[in-house]
Amino acid sequence: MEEQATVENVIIEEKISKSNGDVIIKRYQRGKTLGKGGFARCYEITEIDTKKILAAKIIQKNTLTRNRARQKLISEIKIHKSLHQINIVQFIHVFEDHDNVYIILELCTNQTLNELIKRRRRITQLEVQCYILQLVNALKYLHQNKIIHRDLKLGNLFLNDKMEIKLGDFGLATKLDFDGEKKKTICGTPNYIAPEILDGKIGHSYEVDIWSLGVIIYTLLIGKPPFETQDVKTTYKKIKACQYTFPDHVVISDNAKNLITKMLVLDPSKRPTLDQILQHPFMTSNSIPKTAHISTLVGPPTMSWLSQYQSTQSSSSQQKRLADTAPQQLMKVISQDRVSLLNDAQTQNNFMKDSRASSQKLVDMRATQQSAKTLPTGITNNMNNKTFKIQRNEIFVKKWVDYSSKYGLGYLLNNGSSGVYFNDSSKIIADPKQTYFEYIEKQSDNQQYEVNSYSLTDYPKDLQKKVTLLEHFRGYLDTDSIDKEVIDQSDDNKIPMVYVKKWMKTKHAVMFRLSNKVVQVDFTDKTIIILNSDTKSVTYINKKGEKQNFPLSTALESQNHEMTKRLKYTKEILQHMLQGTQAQVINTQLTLTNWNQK
Ligand SMILES: Nc1ncnc2c1ncn2[C@@H]1O[C@H](COP(=O)(O)OP(=O)(O)OP(=O)(O)O)[C@@H](O)[C@H]1O
Repeated sequence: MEEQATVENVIIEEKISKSNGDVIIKRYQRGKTLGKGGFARCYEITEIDTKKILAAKIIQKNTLTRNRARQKLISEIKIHKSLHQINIVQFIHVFEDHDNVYIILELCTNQTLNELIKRRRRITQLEVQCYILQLVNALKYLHQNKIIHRDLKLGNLFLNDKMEIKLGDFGLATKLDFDGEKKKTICGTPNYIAPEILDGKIGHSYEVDIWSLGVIIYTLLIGKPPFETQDVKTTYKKIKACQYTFPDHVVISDNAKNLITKMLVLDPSKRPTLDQILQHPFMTSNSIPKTAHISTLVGPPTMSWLSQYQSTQSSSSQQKRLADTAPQQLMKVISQDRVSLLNDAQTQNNFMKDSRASSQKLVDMRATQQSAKTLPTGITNNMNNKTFKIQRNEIFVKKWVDYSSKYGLGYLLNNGSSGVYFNDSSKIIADPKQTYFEYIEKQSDNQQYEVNSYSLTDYPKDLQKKVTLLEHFRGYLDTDSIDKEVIDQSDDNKIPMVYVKKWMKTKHAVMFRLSNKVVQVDFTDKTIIILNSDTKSVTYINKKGEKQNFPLSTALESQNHEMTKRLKYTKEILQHMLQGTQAQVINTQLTLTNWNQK
């Protein structure tokens, strides 16, 4: 077995010795890197004969010099090899050569829940239920086979192309010889580790997985782990004291709180069993989809998807109450579910593939959704009270889809208008009620922009393709998230409509220049800068979705360094945008100074 390496084309060869002495060679083509762990590097590989695409975890033997590392790998292989369950990453094969050990696994194309949470920040209860149901199934199988995983965390929960959960990484797993056995090894990942493991004296068993599962549910719903602090020591102190709270600014159901509270208890014997978790109202008050929708990789689910699974049965009065309030709670949760920009080429590619597979037309979706708490200046958002009044200068981009690889940028504004910035620099913008649209195009003779209004039912034939694309984009950008009250009020902003005049993308951010003289920059780390020329102010929305306003004149001197760094970066991109033509700007991946390092 040896690797014939060239930079682009690495073939991995497995020499298989047959009992009659013949040697056959099986070849794999190494593809892109999927990720890197403490010991292993993982690649996509293609089995050349069968064209099967798989994952290969490659461990360099020279990293296994210590006996403990070798034993750990042997144990991982032994345990993982024995497992066959739909929600566990399928172990396919293992072989070695002089330099490496190769573990061939089922390929999970959609990364892990860790990356999902980085993009989405937090997810809706229905998605959590769906993931937990699958994970509990995997755990039931493990525990029935006397195996404790001991490293349950978002980063070990993979998603395959069908959005099925696949539990992976059995590096810390252990098999008990008998059910009452207690393990004493200290292992796990700081945020998810159970208190009895830290204690070390009393020993631990299956219940450590229940604790970590509680941490996972909390993290998915709230957006950060319950015991997270700046340093590991303090985190361990908090875990040992079971000291955590539910933040006020995130609305989660009483059932979710109740289940988490029952799972995160110091006494392992008091934690619910896997069956008790499945029977808890959190898991029974509504029907749960088998898998989450592919679009939820990058944005919150649509209301139409959510509504299919609203409360069905309600055996107890408590469940009945939840059934009555569930849609409202979901609404709140969704509105707080800010979606970050996708910065990871790998996911974009996967998403593209998946989108094609599920015959969705638009790819490379990137969406931002403002949370209810973070609407910029002057917008009062009150779900029960129709007091919306959006001034023209308060309009900004609420969601967007980058399909510039083919057509352009589709977007949805917070007033309900939808538009497209086409690759040929023409623009189209439709009113929220979808009755008419404006088409903005440069005249060929004098290079001036010309704005024409048409009814959506009667317009020139040569605009048909663009109008169809607009409708596709709008359909994709789930307009349900725009509050109806806002749409009703938006007639005030009728003519001329606000639209995206220019946009550009860098490694760290996407910038929009709107026709209301607003400049908006959505950073990949979920922070947003909005410059308002009318009010001469800067709105900064931090990672938590909290909004702060600054007068433009003094903003750069502000003590909020997070904001000033991004403001400087904004100024830099703005200069590029003002200098370049749109075509140049789009085609250039600007290598600007990294605002992080400034
Ligand atoms: N089956 C798979 N399909 C797709 N990607 C995978 C698969 N297995 C692992 N990866 C990717 O490879 C990375 C490293 O894998 P893994 O975490 O198993 O390695 P490790 O060295 O055991 O890591 P750790 O330090 O977390 O124990 C993962 O974070 C993930 O991005």
